[in-house]
Amino acid sequence: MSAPLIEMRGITKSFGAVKANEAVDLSVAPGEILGLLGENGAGKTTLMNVLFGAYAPDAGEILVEGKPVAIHNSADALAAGIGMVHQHFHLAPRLTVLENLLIGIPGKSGRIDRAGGLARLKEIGRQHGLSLDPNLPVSALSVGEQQRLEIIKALFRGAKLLILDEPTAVLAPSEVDGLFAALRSMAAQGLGIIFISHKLNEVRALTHRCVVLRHGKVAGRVDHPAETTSAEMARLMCGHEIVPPTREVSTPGASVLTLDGISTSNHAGTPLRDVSLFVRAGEILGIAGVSGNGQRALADVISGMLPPRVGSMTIAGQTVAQFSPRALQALGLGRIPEDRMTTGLVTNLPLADSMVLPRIGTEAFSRKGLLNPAAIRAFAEEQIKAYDIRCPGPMVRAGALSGGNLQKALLARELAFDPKVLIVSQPTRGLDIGAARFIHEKFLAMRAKGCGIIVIGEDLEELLMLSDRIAVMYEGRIAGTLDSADATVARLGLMMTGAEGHA
Ligand SMILES: Nc1ncnc2c1ncn2[C@@H]1O[C@H](COP(=O)(O)OP(=O)(O)OP(=O)(O)O)[C@@H](O)[C@H]1O
Repeated sequence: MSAPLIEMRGITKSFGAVKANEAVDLSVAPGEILGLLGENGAGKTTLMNVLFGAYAPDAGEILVEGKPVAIHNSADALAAGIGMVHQHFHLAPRLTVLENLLIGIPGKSGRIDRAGGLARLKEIGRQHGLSLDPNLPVSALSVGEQQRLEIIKALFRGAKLLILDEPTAVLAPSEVDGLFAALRSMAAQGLGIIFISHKLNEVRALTHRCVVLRHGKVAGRVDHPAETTSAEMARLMCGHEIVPPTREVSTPGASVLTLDGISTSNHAGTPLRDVSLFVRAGEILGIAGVSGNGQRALADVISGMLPPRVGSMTIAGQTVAQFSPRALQALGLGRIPEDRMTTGLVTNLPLADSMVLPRIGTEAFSRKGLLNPAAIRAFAEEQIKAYDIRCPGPMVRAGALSGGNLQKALLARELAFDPKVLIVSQPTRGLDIGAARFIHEKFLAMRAKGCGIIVIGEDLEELLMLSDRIAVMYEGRIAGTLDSADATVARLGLMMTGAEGHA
């Protein structure tokens, strides 16, 4: 049998007291798509960062096509044929697609070979269905297109193994099929692929084999993912059964948030056009829609970041006079933004400080105008325990947390203050199945306590499970609202294309 394309043997990597990887063995054969699974903080990203040269392992070795290699940085990894598409892209936004591809690749005479680059781009497009306009600046590309560019970039640099860290977390469901077709085509031509995802149905549909990590160690291997159930995989990941929550029948109270005829001026995304909606106490309103149809503007208006051009908003019966996050928070609004890295937690601060930031001047965390570090720390410790946030402690830099644990910290921060209204975007993006269930239960418990919750999301199954009603956004308007008893994935999908509208 020929040697595996890549083999990792006995990889161990610690950060202080945290053993992120412990004696991990993993291999990928040519033409194989390997799923890498594990709870948030299980060590998946760390292991891939070791393979890509971002971290030196404390122990273990890496073999490429049977030969040991030393990978000290990404240039070494690329030279060994290893390419990685990170959760956060590494592209130059002002440069064009072609320029991004050609950065750092001189042609034969040391000059940039545009013609050669164009030809290669075309060829990759033809081979794997990954086409892009070479002259568009990256800033004009959708997130899905930027991801495509990252994949093309890796292929351009001769990757034989491609690592994708949660690539579908940023894609609309319709874009996932295109990505999978490209990955299957690459594997058919002998490339190896490592695919990280928390979406177990995707893992079962795409991968040939899986390695499951738990607390940094290999907890199990799955040889035939397509023949294994998601429940079985979840059990391997978490060590126990995951049971979906049930939404109890409830009678909502008075409206806690009302938007009346709101339109916004030109905004970074699609502006709102005459949006009216309400959510009542003890009710969850889902907002469905293909990303880019005004959801960002809606979340920004409701959270006080974007004052509307016309229209009005009331929270718990009070008309909002001043649109600012602080003013709305004082009226009882909690918000969990979509982009937890830039608008969520401040990643350079200690986790504890970051978790109290929106309320830092309040009585709970300051005394006589001075911060109260003991109270801040105690609050963070309590939340770390309640939400099972895996980290070395409250004083760790927030940015050192794994993606999923960062999301849990953000949720803990907002839910701890019993908001009357909560607006959340993509609440469980990047969360493992156990953590996602936990968050769903939290939302349902908040609903039972009378909170009105707006959930903006692209995962229709999740919206159907959580919501009492679902409004669909299309081109900045509400295309229609359905009671969730009348809503199905197919019907919502149709409304999302603008094909069907309901009052
Ligand atoms: N640079 C770092 N400094 C300190 N601790 C770190 C660092 N990077 C990761 N860790 C810790 O190592 C552990 C593994 O994290 P890692 O990001 O590899 O998990 P993951 O499986 O990719 O999680 P997720 O699914 O949430 O992205 C976590 O406890 C994390 O807090």
